Amino acid sequence: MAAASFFKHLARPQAYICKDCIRYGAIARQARRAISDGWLRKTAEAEIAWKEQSKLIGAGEKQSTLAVLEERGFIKDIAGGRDELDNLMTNKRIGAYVGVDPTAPSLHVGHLLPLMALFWMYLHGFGCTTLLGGATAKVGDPSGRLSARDAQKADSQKMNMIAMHVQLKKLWSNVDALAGRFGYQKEWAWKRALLNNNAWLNKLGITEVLRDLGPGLRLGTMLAKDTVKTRLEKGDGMSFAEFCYPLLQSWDWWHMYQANGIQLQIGGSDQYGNICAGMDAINYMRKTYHAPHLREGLDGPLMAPFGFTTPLLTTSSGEKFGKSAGNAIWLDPEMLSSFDLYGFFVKSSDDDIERYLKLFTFIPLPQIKLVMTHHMTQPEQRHAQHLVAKEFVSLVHGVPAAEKAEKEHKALFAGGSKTLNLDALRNAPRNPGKASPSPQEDMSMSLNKFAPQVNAQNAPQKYTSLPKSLVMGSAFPQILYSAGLVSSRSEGHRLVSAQGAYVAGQPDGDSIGNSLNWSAMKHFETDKPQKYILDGNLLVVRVGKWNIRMCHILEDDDFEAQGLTCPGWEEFKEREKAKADAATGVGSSPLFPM
Ligand SMILES: Nc1ncnc2c1ncn2[C@@H]1O[C@H](COP(=O)(O)OP(=O)(O)OP(=O)(O)O)[C@@H](O)[C@H]1O
Ligand SMILES: N[C@@H](Cc1ccc(O)cc1)C(=O)O
Repeated sequence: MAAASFFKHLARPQAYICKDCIRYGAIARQARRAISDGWLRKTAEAEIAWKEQSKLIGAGEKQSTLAVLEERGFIKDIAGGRDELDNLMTNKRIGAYVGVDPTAPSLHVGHLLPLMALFWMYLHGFGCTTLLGGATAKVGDPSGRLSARDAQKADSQKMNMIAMHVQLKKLWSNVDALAGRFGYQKEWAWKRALLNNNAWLNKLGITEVLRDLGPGLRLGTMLAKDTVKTRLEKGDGMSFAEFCYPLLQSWDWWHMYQANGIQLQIGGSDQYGNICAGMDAINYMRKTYHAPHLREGLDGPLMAPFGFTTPLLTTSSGEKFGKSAGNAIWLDPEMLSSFDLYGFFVKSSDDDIERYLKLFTFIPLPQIKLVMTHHMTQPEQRHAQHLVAKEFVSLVHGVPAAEKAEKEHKALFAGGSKTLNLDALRNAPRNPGKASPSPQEDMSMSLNKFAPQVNAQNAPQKYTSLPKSLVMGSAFPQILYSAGLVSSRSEGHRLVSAQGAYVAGQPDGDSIGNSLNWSAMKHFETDKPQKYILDGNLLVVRVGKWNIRMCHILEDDDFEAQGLTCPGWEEFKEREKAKADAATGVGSSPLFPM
């Protein structure tokens, strides 16, 4: 919400606060944020700094942020006009967002294109939001697809959402660290958020959408969209739910436009249709929304929504890298090791590498030019490829993982790319549970081999199964031990006492429906693990910042029938048996010595 209307809300007596104001956050923010003099001063200073910067841009003394993005190759198409967007971004610190549907357990390299554009905007002072489509994932975006997505079970939807939530958080924290190395030091005015559209779409009534947006949606326009036409003509038809997907995405944007001042949506080029649908929806709502006080001030040109798309990252044959094509290069180190992720970039061709340096690193352009000049003197050394690989792995897995992967890869090619070091190759780490490939296999590794290898024997560490009786009859230290997060129950005990372990959700409430909240584990009787079980069969626990376990709870018989076990399970059964025996007197009666 624009600053002017925000302050107007502060002055308005409580009796006049309407439902929409509450929903769009003005009041919630008012209650949460004590507006101190310091905050007002910093806001005013940030505003002045922005004005100074726009003067420099206007005078041609500084590059505009849109020009920076263009120069690095992030812009494919702009919706709303290039010069108009440039003008808006120069004169106003607008909010921008990228949405991702958690329809897989991990982000992949393709996602990084729109996300890197967003990261650059963040480093240039814009308010940046990553949106997890917890609600939209339940419908599935039909864009660019000839067939409907397979329905996902509720528990895997939830696990994907949690995994991506943690991944995005970590990515953002790595952005701060990496960008700092290139001189971008976090400033007060830089704002970022991670939202989940479950928070508003799950509460949205169909009558509200039909009343507010329905009259502005023209069937002719919706039916003429490429995705719809292609599906009807060449695909397997389209369900009403999929047909309505752009409507949900549009509502997201309208919601965040109102509540968070988001005027720009960024997506891969397959999102162009959805972005345009969202712009049409916002423009319609700006004129017609039924609550006039919320419409106030939305009509000027500096309030218009815009969008841009990034180019698609494709294979050499032009196929999009993504989940649906089955060729995703996963960012989760449990699905693709740092070594293999590094390897993906080391294998990229000289034709692509300069583009990748611009798209996937924060290295300034003049430095990239120098790197390329040096690279071309000895292209067989793959100098530029190693640099992209290292920067990319640092961004998604962290600097130590990248340094390790670099060392391992360089060891493989000691003395130049033609002399493959077979000993090093034999010892190089692979994905957990995967057999090491032969050197020939490794050198010709096809991209499909990067697809996730998630199965019972080779389940990523982040996921584990626990027997129901253990979960129902244990305290947190035991759960931490059985989930493999600590090496003993006493270590678990110490960690819980020190408030260093967390459980997702709130007692007796499925609070991760809307976003992922963590509660510090406690020893109290009233705060038992059982109270945090989600959807009847999922317990999510965390130690430290990023070490999480999603524990799938199985009936004891199923757990054992699948040949599973976990730390402490045998002892737990013995303890339970001893307790039962003691209760029935077996083994403790002097009359029946055992
Ligand atoms: N290969 C890619 N190149 C550029 N952008 C991509 C690529 N893959 C996904 N994106 C973008 O990332 C965002 C989130 O994409 P989404 O969650 O649909 O993933 P996806 O892998 O494209 O899924 P699917 O293949 O199942 O459609 C979108 O803006 C999308 O355009
Ligand atoms: N539809 C996007 C994801 C998305 C979801 C919700 C949004 O508001 C925006 C984007 C995709 O599948 O790639």
